[in-house]
Amino acid sequence: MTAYSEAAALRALGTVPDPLSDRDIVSAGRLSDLTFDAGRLRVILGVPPETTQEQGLTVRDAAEQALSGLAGIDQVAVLLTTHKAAPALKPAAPKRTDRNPHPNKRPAGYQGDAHVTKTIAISSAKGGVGKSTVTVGLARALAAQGQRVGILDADIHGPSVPTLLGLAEQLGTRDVEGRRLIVPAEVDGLKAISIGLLTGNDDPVVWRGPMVQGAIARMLWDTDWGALDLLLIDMPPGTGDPQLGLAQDVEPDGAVIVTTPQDLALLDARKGVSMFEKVDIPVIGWVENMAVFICPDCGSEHRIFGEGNLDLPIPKLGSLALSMAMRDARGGYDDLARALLGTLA
Ligand SMILES: Nc1ncnc2c1ncn2[C@@H]1O[C@H](COP(=O)(O)OP(=O)(O)OP(=O)(O)O)[C@@H](O)[C@H]1O
Repeated sequence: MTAYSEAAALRALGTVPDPLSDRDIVSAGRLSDLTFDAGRLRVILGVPPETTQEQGLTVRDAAEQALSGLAGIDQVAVLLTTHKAAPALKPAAPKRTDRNPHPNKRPAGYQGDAHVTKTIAISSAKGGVGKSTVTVGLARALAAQGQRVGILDADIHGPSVPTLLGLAEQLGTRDVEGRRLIVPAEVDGLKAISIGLLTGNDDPVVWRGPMVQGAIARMLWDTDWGALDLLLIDMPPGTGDPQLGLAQDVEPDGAVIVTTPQDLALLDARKGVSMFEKVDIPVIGWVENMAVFICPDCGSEHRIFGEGNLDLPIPKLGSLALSMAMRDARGGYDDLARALLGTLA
């Protein structure tokens, strides 16, 4: 079998017309990142904000089409981002490994996420801003819009995802192509796995640092996800080296930052953005959670947590109200799901 060649991939991308100029996407400087790992090719195109959704879809499809026949590639994911200007004519700088003191390498052989098209990290710098709730609400809304969705609950600080999805059973395993893989739970049309469902009731205090990082990376690779359009990873809160190392290990296609509109939360959210930027993972949007409380009695609106803004050139995917319905993550997330899909389109 002929091996993957980056030169061939660049040549193929060089045949794709740029929607906003008379050049191709490579010479127009739209190529923001090109990474190849274990048969998976991931391409990030940075397009200007004025690009229409139709132009975005056309260029993404053309890029996927151009790359699909190339040798050595099992899976192609082309992601568009409007947030970062792409460097002209050269792929992005190599990923920084110096701040990942405990790197985990994908094991050889079949990978449980081989048929996952896009992986999105849902992240918050601060705990308690509603990241897990938003992950589950968003996942349900995406599934209702026809997407095949999975959730990897990597948040060791609380059993929010199993509670929100009503999961309690320990997970089983099965052999797939000679490899023992975890079988995810299936609920509400979603596939889900939680570190809490693997560890039982063990004291989470023992799950720290490198151990957590390694366990989460293995959960991604050693779970039989099957074919998914989107896998949402509920990341552990924070912006320290464990989170950064985890992001480098799992290499999501993009990150979504969840925050409340309080000044302090926004300050931390900006740190979250810069953490992902350090390792060249595009932040595809941010979500303002608990934005407004609407009084159920009189309908008056109260911005309990203030009116702060992220003040960064990153699309705001939505503002979610503070309410019982939003807390249950069962409705009210449709616009957010549409906005996310629009950004990925
Ligand atoms: N929009 C909302 N309206 C009402 N309650 C909400 C909303 N979002 C989250 N909550 C509630 O806020 C609390 C924290 O939410 P959640 O556990 O999702 O946060 P988190 O950021 O994942 O926290 P951690 O990272 O510490 O686990 C929960 O009790 C949840 O039910």
